[in-house]
Amino acid sequence: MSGHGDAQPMTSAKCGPLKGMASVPGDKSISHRSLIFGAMAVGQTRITGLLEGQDVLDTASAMRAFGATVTRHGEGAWSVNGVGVGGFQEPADVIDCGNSGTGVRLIMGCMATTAMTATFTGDASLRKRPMGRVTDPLSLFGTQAYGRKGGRLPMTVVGAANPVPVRYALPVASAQVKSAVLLAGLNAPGQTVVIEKEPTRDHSERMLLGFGAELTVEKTPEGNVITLTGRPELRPQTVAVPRDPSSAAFPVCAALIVEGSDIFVPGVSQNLTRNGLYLTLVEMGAEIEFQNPREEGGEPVADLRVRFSADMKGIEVPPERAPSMIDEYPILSVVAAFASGRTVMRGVKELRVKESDRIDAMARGLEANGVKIEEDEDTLIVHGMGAGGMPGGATCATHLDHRIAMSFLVAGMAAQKPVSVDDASPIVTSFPIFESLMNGLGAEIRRG
Ligand SMILES: O=C(O)C1=C[C@@H](OP(=O)(O)O)[C@@H](O)[C@H](O)C1
Ligand SMILES: C=C(OP(=O)(O)O)C(=O)O
Repeated sequence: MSGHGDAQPMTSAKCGPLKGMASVPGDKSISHRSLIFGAMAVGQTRITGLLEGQDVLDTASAMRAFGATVTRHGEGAWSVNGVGVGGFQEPADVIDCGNSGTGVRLIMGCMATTAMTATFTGDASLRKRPMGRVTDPLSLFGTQAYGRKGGRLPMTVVGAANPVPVRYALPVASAQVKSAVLLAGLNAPGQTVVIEKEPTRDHSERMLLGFGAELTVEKTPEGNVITLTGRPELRPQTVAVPRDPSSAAFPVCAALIVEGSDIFVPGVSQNLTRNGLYLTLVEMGAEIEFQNPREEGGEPVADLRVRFSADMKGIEVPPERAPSMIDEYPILSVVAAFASGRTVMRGVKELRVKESDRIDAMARGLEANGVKIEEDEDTLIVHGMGAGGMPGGATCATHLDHRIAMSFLVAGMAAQKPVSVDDASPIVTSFPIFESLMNGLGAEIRRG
């Protein structure tokens, strides 16, 4: 679905303590993959806890267009009757992935080695994002892609009729590119190898194993070497999607900066490829207790008790941690504004090719709210003003980016004057209950 309807301005004002339980929705990465792997298995995959955000709903529609039967049975409860590896039918219409980089890149991967043609598009944000990072490795399988200048959507992908397996070293730390190559490798005979220097989220590897693929991950001095044997018969699974740590970041960070807060956030992933924000917050002096560590839906999780933390200090975030917290830098930069001293985020240029240029969007919005910022192509530095120190009072542009919208609404909860966003409508892509959940904890977010 392209666009998010009319712009929805929102304003968040300084609020009293946040209290209570913050149960965030299912993980977006795992939700996309449940639908896609389910569509490539033979038989019925059942899913609970699926994120019903627009990004995932667009992937569900795409899987239907490729011939899978995707059914909603109740809140978060879905089934997918898959057509098997290589069993996709050619879609009769353009595939619209809306706002979702994960959706479009993984789906390009999973049709790339089947003899068919599909055309992809998305909203104004997705149409600006680079697809060459996926179509370059897919061309090694024999796939062809014809997009707009700069490898942009809309793009027509012609799947390889006689795919060959590939060996590919990722030039960027990207789980989307890694996953697209692995998905394409499923329908290529022989072994496809992906080498990643820096570990990125490993949900595809974990889930492919769960669906019965033959896959190994070898840790070497060059990085992780992932070897997948093509043409498996994937077995349908029962998938319980765990809660999304990238969504949990918003109530967690809000509680850290709003005076007197004390909240409980159940089931937050401790997967080492996703937990960089939580390590960073603890290093800054955040009061977070990690309780009841356990496995949920195949992921290590813990319950978090989070309290207002008056004395957080800025730190240098280790650049090698970036892949494990890539979506969390916008909200971290808000926490940094309420810490004392500088928070230095280096090695973050990937943020420039997300739903928006997130370095620029955060820098401009924080500056407008009275925070001093330094930036270069690959770096964002926030000069903290201490607890309660951000003046606020500005309206921030969200550029069709859900995480920018949520980050500034969290800033408004603790700033001296209300913070507004020009358009909060993209929040539905990843965290449709954000407004009600935060207001239920005590936030004062209002429309307009
Ligand atoms: O594979 C995934 O599910 C994702 C990978 C990341 O993107 P990149 O692979 O482009 O870094 C992340 O930003 C995105 O939200 C989800
Ligand atoms: C970058 C993100 O998603 P995607 O790349 O799937 O659009 C995100 O959710 O922050």
